[in-house]
Amino acid sequence: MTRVKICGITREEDAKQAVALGADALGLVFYAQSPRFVSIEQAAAIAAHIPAFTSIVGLFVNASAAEVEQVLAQVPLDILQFHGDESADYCRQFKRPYIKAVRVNSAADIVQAALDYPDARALLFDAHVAGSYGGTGETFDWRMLPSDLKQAWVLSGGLHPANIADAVTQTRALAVDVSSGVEAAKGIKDAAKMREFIQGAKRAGTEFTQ
Ligand SMILES: O=C(O)c1ccccc1NCC(=O)[C@H](O)[C@H](O)COP(=O)(O)O
Repeated sequence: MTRVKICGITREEDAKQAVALGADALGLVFYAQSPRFVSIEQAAAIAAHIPAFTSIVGLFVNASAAEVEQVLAQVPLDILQFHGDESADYCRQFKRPYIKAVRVNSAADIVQAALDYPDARALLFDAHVAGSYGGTGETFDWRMLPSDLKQAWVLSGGLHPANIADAVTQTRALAVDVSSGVEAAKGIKDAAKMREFIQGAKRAGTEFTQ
């Protein structure tokens, strides 16, 4: 079954709704320039509503190690997700499972990322948009994804209820991540879009998983 992460949660009600609709993971953005930024206090309040067995993922962009540690001390993150220019040594210093986001321009970016981040829990493939680190609502050419990648990976970038079934069927993604495509406005999730997205991903995933 394809796993779904709903990213850019900023409100407790959206977190509860996403969990009720079957999201497997929720993402909290600790990047001050993002319209989906949450403070440590907001994040802790949201996390208090997320039950066991739903993963809480913290997103960072070129944050200092001290900033990440400060969040870790106050928010029960299960996984760290790095969206900037972080090295593997930087990512692994926290001794937590981590996901490295890769902004894909070419198939070579994917091969290189697999070499650079062999211990990442997963690589997250996102669209490359100049001047932006993520949450763009843009897709990339899924044909660049190799069929034989050994490392776990997550499909991301411009996914939404109308393209998620095609995306999962074409790429055979075992995990998908969405932010803009299930929003009513930046940082505000739309329950109907989340429902359609999660159902679409999971239904399409059952075609090739048991
Ligand atoms: O969401 C943001 O504003 C953001 C800003 C900077 C780095 C990452 C950010 N979000 C990362 C995500 O996990 C998004 O889900 C992913 O990039 C896909 O976004 P979208 O194309 O909007 O679904």
